[in-house]
Amino acid sequence: MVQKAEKIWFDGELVNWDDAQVHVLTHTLHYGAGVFEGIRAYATVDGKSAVFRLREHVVRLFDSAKILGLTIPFTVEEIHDAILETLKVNGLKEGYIRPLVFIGDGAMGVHPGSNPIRVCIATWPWGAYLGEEALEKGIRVKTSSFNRHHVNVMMTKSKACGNYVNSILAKVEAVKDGYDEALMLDTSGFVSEATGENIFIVKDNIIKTTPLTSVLPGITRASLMKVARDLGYEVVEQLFTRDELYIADEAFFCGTAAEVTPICEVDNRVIGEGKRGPVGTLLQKEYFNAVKGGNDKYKGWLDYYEI
Ligand SMILES: Cc1[nH+]cc(COP(=O)(O)O)c(CN[C@@H](CCC(=O)O)C(=O)O)c1O
Repeated sequence: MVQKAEKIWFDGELVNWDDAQVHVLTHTLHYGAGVFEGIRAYATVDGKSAVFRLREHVVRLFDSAKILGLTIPFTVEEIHDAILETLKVNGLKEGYIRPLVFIGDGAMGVHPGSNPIRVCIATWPWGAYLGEEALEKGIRVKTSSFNRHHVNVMMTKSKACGNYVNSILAKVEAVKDGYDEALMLDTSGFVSEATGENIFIVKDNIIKTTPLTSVLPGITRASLMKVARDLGYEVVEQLFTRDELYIADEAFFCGTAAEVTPICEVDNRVIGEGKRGPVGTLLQKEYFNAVKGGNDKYKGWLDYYEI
């Protein structure tokens, strides 16, 4: 259950958490054409708090909306500032931030007509997405019976609400079968991503990730590619197959919620030593150092605020 905060920013106003309600004929509730973001704020080493790559996330929210043809009735700056305001009014030194843009109620039917475009921003404390142990011990993964979207069926560069029915089907199937997460292949059979994360594999110290074909352009993915290259690693964006993953030395998922989560097993095949490997350990350490303001090189990725 989400731990409630006091206020939610809703269409430009801060309202009480329980008052942030919509009508059951809200268009996006029925047809899924809405977009959202997942962003994290962290307590930093110098006592302040900071949101990680806030601007990139807000820009992606606007890009997602543009792809779906939704016009957000606020500017990037207004949403950027509203996110910081919502964190502060809720006294959250660290936590998860969920902006959502959706089509309100009015006309029904597939065409959204002139229904209003609404925006809300919720914030709440959210620990390790896949469990505290997962960050260290890694997780067990199953290749899903569901493919990731064909790139001309759902718009995969848009973090669109409706895209996540695909994620839900895969995640529920994997968990019911006793696994922690689902790995999804694209419609050509190459590895795509997980239900809420991008994926990296490591082989002979070369780090590989899926190109931006069927996947969400993850901000954690981009950050880890930069950090890995700064550490001197070769990082390639290249399609790879599930059996290349099976014989990798290491593999890990990444995302705002999942942070950097090692994969210890896929389809009952142990990956590498079956635990967090040296490269994953280093990147996870550097990632957490960066988000908490411990590395001057990446302080430009932080929007600081104080409670
Ligand atoms: C499909 C998908 N792929 C990759 C990522 C990683 O993107 P980024 O966060 O920019 O590095 C996410 C984020 N998933 C968000 C939603 C999780 C949820 O369960 O809700 C998140 O990590 O916040 C995805 O949903």
